[in-house]
Amino acid sequence: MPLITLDDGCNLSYRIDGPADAPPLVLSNSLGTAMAMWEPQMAALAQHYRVIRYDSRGHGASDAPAGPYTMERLGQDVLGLMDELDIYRVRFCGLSKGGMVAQWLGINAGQRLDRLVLANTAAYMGPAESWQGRMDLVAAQGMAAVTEAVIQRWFTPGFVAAQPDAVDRVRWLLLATEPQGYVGCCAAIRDMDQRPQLPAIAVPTLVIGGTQDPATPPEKAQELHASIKGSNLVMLDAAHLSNVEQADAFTAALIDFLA
Ligand SMILES: O=C(O)CC1=CCC(=O)O1
Repeated sequence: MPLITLDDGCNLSYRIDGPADAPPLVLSNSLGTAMAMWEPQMAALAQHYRVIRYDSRGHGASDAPAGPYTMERLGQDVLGLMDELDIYRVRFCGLSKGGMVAQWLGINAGQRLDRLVLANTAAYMGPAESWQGRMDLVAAQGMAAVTEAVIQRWFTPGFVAAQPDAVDRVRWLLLATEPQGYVGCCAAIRDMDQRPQLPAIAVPTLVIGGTQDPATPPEKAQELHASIKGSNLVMLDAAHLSNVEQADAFTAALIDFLA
């Protein structure tokens, strides 16, 4: 996979699929996954878009420098990638942590965006103590100490029983994540409160929520929708990783909105 080197020396891994002359679409992964989390959407999206996926700092094949990271740093990473690829404006879709990066871009770099999708995410995800507890646990014991609890929040019990292979693919992404990178990103979430800035988002925005999402519950999606003028809201019958659990409905909502 190609790499770019960012302004602070961190190498970021990315991949491009789809026609070179199609409109660019950037996809941003959740905490503890990598660009592979978007596999269920790729066949459809690559027919319409030049899809740019990247492993966020601390994840996948990107570097995992010592943290703490900030949401601003994670947002600047995207702008650095776009600059390196010589792309000024993109459509941008992020899920969970990727959606937090999407909010940061909408607030601070709206001129670089055509459309924004905020999936299963929140502007604030406190309390800080619970993030600190998770960070301490992963720093001491590694990713295996949190993986099964995360899986329980990310998928409904029915989906875990019906689609064990799909769940396993995500489990392996979690277990393969560099603990230092995971902890660095947890700090960015711990220290984040983008609620006061949400009304500054003026880019056409779609909010996607999961009716059974215990990590970013439906109220979080409602809050984003209510704070971003003119935004659309789609609720899917899923837990947190709605792009995997309701892959077809998620893809359809995305294609419908991005067109
Ligand atoms: O891991 C979780 O509990 C949920 C989550 C927060 C940010 C993210 O990407 O996933």
